[in-house]
Formats: sequence, structure tokens, C-alpha cells
Amino acid sequence: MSNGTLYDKVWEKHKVAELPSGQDQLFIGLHLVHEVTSPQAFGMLRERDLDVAYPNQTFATTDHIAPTEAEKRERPLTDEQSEEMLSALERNTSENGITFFGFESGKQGITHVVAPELGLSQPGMTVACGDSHTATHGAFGSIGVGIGTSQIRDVLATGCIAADKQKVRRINVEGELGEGVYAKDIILKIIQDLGVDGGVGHVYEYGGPAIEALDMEGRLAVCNMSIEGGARAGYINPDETTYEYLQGREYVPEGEAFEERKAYWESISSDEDAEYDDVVTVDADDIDPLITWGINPGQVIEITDSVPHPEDFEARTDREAAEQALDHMDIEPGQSMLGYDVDVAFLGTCTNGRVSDFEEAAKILEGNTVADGVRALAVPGSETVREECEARGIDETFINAGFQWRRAGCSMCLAMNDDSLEGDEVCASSSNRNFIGRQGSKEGRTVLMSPAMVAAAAVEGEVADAREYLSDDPAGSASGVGEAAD
Ligand SMILES: CC(C)[C@H](C(=O)O)[C@@H](O)C(=O)O
Ligand code: SF4
Repeated sequence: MSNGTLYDKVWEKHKVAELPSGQDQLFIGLHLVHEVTSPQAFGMLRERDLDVAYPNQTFATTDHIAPTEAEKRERPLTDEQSEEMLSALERNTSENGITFFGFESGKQGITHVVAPELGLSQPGMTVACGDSHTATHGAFGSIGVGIGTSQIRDVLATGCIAADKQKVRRINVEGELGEGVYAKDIILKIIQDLGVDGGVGHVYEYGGPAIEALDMEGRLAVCNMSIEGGARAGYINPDETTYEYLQGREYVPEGEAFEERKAYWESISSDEDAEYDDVVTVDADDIDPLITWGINPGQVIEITDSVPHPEDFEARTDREAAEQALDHMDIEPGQSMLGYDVDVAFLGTCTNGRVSDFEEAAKILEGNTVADGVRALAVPGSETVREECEARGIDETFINAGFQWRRAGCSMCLAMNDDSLEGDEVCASSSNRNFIGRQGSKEGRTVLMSPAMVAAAAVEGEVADAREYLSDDPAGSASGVGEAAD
């Protein structure tokens, strides 16, 4: 194929058959499993006396229910439902010969953090997981899809799913990010431009100079939130950054085998003259840090802008959503989000729980302390991330600033463990969803932002512009930054 996209090529290589339904039977190369969505699927296999078809291509970890306080990891877990899910996963994986990265393994963490760092996610693969953020793995140039329970059953039993091929939208991110502006801001900007439903029926191919300039961790953050933009998956063509990242990782072959694999990886990249169903351009030069003001990730503004009026939206549904958001967040149209009081600062998740995220935040925290009354949580995305941060002394910066330094898991991203908002607390969060009730309290309020912005909010006790802390000019002020960015 000379004018194909990566999506076309990888799809064709994994297509087993066309089904009478019109869907394709797609072979899945890597199946990732966690404790929340898998127990029922394993149960279905057991009922039919079926074996797991490809145990060697299936890897499990525990993340959503994982307690993040070391002493709460003792078994049995105090929360009965969590203990049940965890024991079920342990039994299901050991009975079926599936590798499980549990607490004792030293590799436990969020599925979408663990698989990339171990080198399990590789270019040209199809990756499936019973989790909507499986798009994350597309950062390597793979097709990562979130699947439901019956599809988990299908992958376990046959290695395949029935799937609809999507259209491909190329998103060119031109220019260069300014200081204090990150991958998270790129994806929030894309969602602001295209909307939370803009990607429906599509996968997003991200490219252009600003994407190519991102390291793998930044690319993972961008692809992670494809689903928040409504896309079925999101990916970035593999390049030297990808190959360099992969080399030497536990599940990546070495030597000649690596070179062979690399030749395949290069062959599946989108061709220069690939045809797309749609092409969109975003200019990275113009992006200021973004923060959400509402209750979905599309209700987002640049920090230098003010909260919109419901009348600014054309569609009635958007106007109503804006009214509901203003009411829930207790904010007024036209106001700035700068100065919005924050009770909790939460740094972690499969979007921004990697070493570089903690590193960026630590630059802001160095020599500063968390504001009085702010509860600040740093939750590494995996135990490997935690150990690396500790080896480099990054944890010290957090602890000295007044953050709690925790063990790995999803934590307050959706509060399936003990980490939860209380009452109408406001949380400055590096996560990916700000839906009502998402962080464990119905009245709780979530403001999504980059890790650096979370750190600045923790120090100020209110939403702040992290760039003030990064300015070389010690006299640099918020207004100075604002003027420069206008
Ligand atoms: C619990 C899980 C199924 C869910 C998902 O699918 O994404 C969770 O990870 C989330 O982020 O909301
Ligand atoms: S960190 Fe959040 S978004 Fe990611 S898998 Fe866990 S709950 Fe889902």
C-alpha cells in the first residue's frame, strides 16, 4: 500500500475475516486486563469450560481499587468489594497462566502506565483492554481500543473481537509549545476545538512538528485523552523517539530481533501521501495552559481567557450543559479561573502519572510549600514510576512541599479506593475526566489541568498560572505572562 494510513495497514494485518454483520473480525496482539472489568468475562469462560486462547499475550495488573497507602495493602484488603475483585483477578490469572503484576511484583500500577514502560505496547500492534483509556497505547503507533465485558470474553476465548473500522482524522499540530505548556494542553486544546463528540466515528492520527517534538510520555498523555474527544482510538506514527524509548525495555527483543521488529515498525507508518477522511490543524505556538471550568473535558479554556456565557454556544444542548456546569462549579460567566479556590491537589493517573509529569511539577514545588488547608496527593502511575522518582529524589521535593507521596494506582481519578473528594471540595487534578461525582463526591468539583498547573494550584491554594514559577525573570508576574501570551 503506498497511500495508506497506519490505521489502514495495522487493521489489514490483523483482519481475520469479514463478518456477516459487516464488521471485521480483528485479531488482538496484546490484551491488558484489570480487576474491574475482567471478573465477569472470566466467569463466562468458566461457564462454557473454555480456556484462554493466548495467555502469553495477556497481561494483568490491579489499579482502580489499589489502596495507595502502603499499610492498607495488607491482605485481605479492608474494603470487601476491592478484596473480592483482587482475589478474583489473582485466581483468574494464575489458573490461566497469565502474568499478573500484583503488589508483590514491584511492577504494579495503572494498566496504561505499566504496559508502555515494560515495552509490552509496541508499534503496529492491536491492543485491547476493558478500559476506555486504551487509546493511550496508540502513542507507539498501535491501534488501542477500549472494550466491554462481552468483548473481553471474546478476546480471552479467541484472541479476536468484532469491530467496526473507523474513519481517520489527521490532526496536525504545527509550531512549538511555549515554556510551561505541555502535551496535556495540546490535547485539551484539540478537545476544545473539536468538542467531546467531535471524534465520534473516527480515530485520530496526531502528527506535525509539535507532536514529533514530544517525548513518549507526552505522546502517551495526548493519545490517552482521544476518548475524551469522542474518538475510538488515537495514535502517533512511530519514529526514532519511539524506537529509542523501546530499546532495552523488558518485553522488547534485543539485537538482530530488535532490528527486524524495527523494520516492521517502520513499514506500518502512514505513507507521506496517505489519504485521510479529514484533516485538522492546531497551532501549538498559540496555546496557553488550559484548564476546565465545567463538568466535561470540552468545557475548557486557556488560563488567559474567561469562562464563557451559555449564550456563546450555538447548540441548545451545549447552552444547557454550560448552565449546569456554571451551577455545579459555582462560577459566573465572564470570570477568570485564576484565583478559583482549590481544596485538593491531585497529581497522577494514566494521563499524567509518569516520571516526567512529577519532574515538571517538582520544578514548581522546589522551595515552595502547599498552601494551608490544601490536601495534596502525589500518586505515581506505577510502582516503577514511584521507584524512579525516589531514586532521583523527586519524592523529597513533593514531601518537603507538603504533598503526600503515595503508592501506585488510579486513586482519586475516580475514587474506587479510599482517595476521594469530600462534600463540595474543589480539586486541581491532572486526570482526564471532570464529570459530576467522578472523584467520589456528588458535590465535588474537578478542574483538569497539566501537572505543573496542579503544583502551582497546590502552592497558591487557588488556580494559578504555572508559568510564573518557571519564568527566568524573578520579577515576572501573572500579568506579565498574560501580556506576553495575548
Ligand atoms: C473502570 C473503567 C472501566 C473505566 C474506563 O473504562 O475508563 C475507568 O478506567 C475510567 O477511567 O472511567
Ligand atoms: S487512572 Fe483514571 S482514567 Fe486512567 S484507567 Fe485509572 S480510572 Fe481510568
